[in-house]
Amino acid sequence: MSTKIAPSILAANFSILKEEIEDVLKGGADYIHIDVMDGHFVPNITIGPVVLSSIRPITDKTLDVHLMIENPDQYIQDFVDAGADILTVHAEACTHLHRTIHLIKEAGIKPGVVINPATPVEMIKPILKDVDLVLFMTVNPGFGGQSFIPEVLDKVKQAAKWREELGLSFEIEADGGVNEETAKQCIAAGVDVLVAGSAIFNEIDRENAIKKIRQSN
Ligand SMILES: O=C(CO)[C@@H](O)[C@H](O)COP(=O)(O)O
Repeated sequence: MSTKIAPSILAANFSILKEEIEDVLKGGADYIHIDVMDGHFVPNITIGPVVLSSIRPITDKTLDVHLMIENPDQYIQDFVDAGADILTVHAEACTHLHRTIHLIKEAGIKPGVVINPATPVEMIKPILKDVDLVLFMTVNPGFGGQSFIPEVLDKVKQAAKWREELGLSFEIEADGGVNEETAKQCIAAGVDVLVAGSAIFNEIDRENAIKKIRQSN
């Protein structure tokens, strides 16, 4: 199956956000990746459910919402009501990860778990059977335009191995510093969904940028 591409709107021009999203959809985006930051869990503040609800009518494609926030349980219903299809929470931000993942499931959408580059993959092994997506941060979360951290690929390989051994079907996603070159390494390690911000939105021809990342294996 071909690798999915999820443009991260963090790198889009927010003054013309609808046009930016339509442009990457026309260019072949599979998911739209939406970064929610609270200025506490990460040192940056971005968007919340209000903006998500104005993105929802633009497309039926998957809205992949990455919560980089403290106390995610408190906001799950808001993001579900606003139209998220996948809601991904940080293992590092959840005191009771199992409860949070099941709250998302019970709210009727797909739960995902994400870990930072320095977090051991063993931390999420017990929750793998409950999630639809495992997101590996290949930069420290908070900002676009950072350099890819290649050591994360060993964790991707381990998760792909566990998926096979345990007969599970979650998708493996990588996010941060993804470009034509690093996409190749991600795909070889077992990544199914590549999140890319600058490598897509900083290009004039988004269709070509998406094609180059997707076909980099
Ligand atoms: O979640 C994040 C950053 O915290 C990412 O989604 C970035 O938005 C990816 O940007 P690039 O590294 O592709 O520019």
